[in-house]
Amino acid sequence: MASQSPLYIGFDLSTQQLKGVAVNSDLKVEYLAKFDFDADSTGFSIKKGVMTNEAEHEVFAPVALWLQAMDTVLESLRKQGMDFGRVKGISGAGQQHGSVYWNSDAEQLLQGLDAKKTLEDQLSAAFSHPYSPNWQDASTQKECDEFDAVLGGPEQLAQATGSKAHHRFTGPQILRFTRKHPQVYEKTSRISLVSSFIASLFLGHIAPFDISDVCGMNLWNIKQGGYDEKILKLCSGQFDVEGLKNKLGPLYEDGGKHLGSVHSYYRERYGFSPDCTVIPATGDNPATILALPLRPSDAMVSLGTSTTFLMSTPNYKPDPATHFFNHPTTAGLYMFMLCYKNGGLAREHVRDAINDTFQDPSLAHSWTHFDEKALSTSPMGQTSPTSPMKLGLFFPRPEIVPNLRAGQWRFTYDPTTGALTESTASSSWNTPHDEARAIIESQMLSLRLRSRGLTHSPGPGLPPQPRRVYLVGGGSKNKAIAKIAGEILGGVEGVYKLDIGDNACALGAAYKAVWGIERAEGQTFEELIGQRWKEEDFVEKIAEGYQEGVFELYGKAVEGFEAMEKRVLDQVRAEKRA
Ligand SMILES: Nc1ncnc2c1ncn2[C@@H]1O[C@H](COP(=O)(O)OP(=O)(O)O)[C@@H](O)[C@H]1O
Ligand SMILES: O=C(CO)[C@@H](O)[C@H](O)COP(=O)(O)O
Repeated sequence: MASQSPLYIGFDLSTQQLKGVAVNSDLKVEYLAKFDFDADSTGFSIKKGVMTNEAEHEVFAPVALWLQAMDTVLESLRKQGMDFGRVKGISGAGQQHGSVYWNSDAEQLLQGLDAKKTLEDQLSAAFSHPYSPNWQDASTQKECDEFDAVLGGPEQLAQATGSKAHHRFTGPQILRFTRKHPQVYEKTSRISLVSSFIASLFLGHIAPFDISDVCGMNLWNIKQGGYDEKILKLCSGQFDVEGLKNKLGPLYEDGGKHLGSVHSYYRERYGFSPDCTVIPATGDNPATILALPLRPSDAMVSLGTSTTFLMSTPNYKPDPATHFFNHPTTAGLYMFMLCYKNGGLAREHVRDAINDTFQDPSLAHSWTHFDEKALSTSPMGQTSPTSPMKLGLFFPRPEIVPNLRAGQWRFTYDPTTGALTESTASSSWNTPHDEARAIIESQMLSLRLRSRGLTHSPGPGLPPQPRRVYLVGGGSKNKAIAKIAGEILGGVEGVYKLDIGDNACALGAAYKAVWGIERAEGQTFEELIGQRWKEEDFVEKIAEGYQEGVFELYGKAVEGFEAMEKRVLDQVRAEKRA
């Protein structure tokens, strides 16, 4: 009977919301529930899902908020009439790098969950520290310098762990935690990532890290397939390294491993079946590449709070400017990633500045004028083929790529002479209107610049570019962004969006659960999902990709963009020295 057919839930615990998506064995979405942290939570002083301590560049989120969100999402699925008895597998996607600090009561509290009470009521006491450092945190420069030095330099750290040291990576965050909260660290019995935190809630005990998400810590030696002892020693600070290993716990290579049955709490409270199994939850970016059978020639751009550029590749070519992770399901494959802090929120700043010029409060949160300005401005703001290009950097928060302080810079660039001239807000630029197109171009040019080593020519006479560009995340709803993304990044087959585009990571997590439970012996994720994937039902072409002429024009703009970044980096270094 169709109604008895299995369901698989994927949870996505990202920066600004928790989502739960239930799919069936044919990969079709049957239920979807969402909890928006700012709009739907009670009792937390958060903005855009996080709290900040500007003085120390700290960004963090209250863990109890996520418990409230999980209670509400499960309740919402129940209200929609979902039969939890059909759920055979649960997995999740967590915002990457965030760490959850459990106290010594945690295991007992998790095991003893009482079905009559909420998770928030029962587990708020399970943490030695009530907050999880957020990926936007920039408080760990000192620790990053130590991490970068520990194996000889950032190149060596990137070779070993897939990334040089980054403020948000969990290893530097833990080291800072040992220094800022030494007593709390001592009282911490286990540390979870946001992904393993989700799995822990459903297992009723603390779950192991996931083989892909562990690569977001700067602790895991990807080539050796184990924690790097030298780095662990550094990370444990004044404390002993064995203690840190115990806090981190074990890890399994298999991304489809059956971690155990769902805890009786969920059976009694929601009617889950005893044979519902928990599959390791992964990071939100690794989960995103599982939302479709991604080929090595395809690229995904996730337009969430962060902007990320993702590719699946068999080639491990780490570099301090990029990230490599283990693939979440398939040994021998890796995930290549670029991650920008100034993604969705930076675009919102420009949107709001444009809306403010209309002095109409009903425009709040509307993208209409932003889109109209972006589409009515010509590529690079050129008024004629020989006029200067407008180039800018829009960083309301300190950026990751390049590692640059918050700020806004505007330039004009003459592609024939290479002349690059800094502009003030009022000279040459019509602010904020010119900035709608300029911010999208700036973000996409940075992606093209940094991914060009990974793209190949898709056919005779065609320049290197992705075969397809898939847009996911909240910004994938935006057709103006899609059009400009296609013009700059190319994509010989075009720019696509998933049918449920801004729920891609929850969907990828649900597919991971399908694979974990239904795979045949030795069947890869790509084989199983590839067989069940219905292209015509699941993706939609939303913009042209490669367009001869305009792609080449943006090729010239990439050169100007690279020069502009270098100029700004030099200026900021000089400022620091002065
Ligand atoms: N129509 C739109 N055009 C552009 N951006 C949008 C649109 N709708 C939502 N967004 C952006 O999506 C972002 C949220 O994306 P989402 O993937 O849901 O976030 P996260 O996973 O980081 O919590 C918001 O910051 C907002 O800027
Ligand atoms: O830090 C990273 C990746 O390294 C971010 O991409 C986080 O994983 C949060 O993502 P979103 O909430 O924007 O989806």
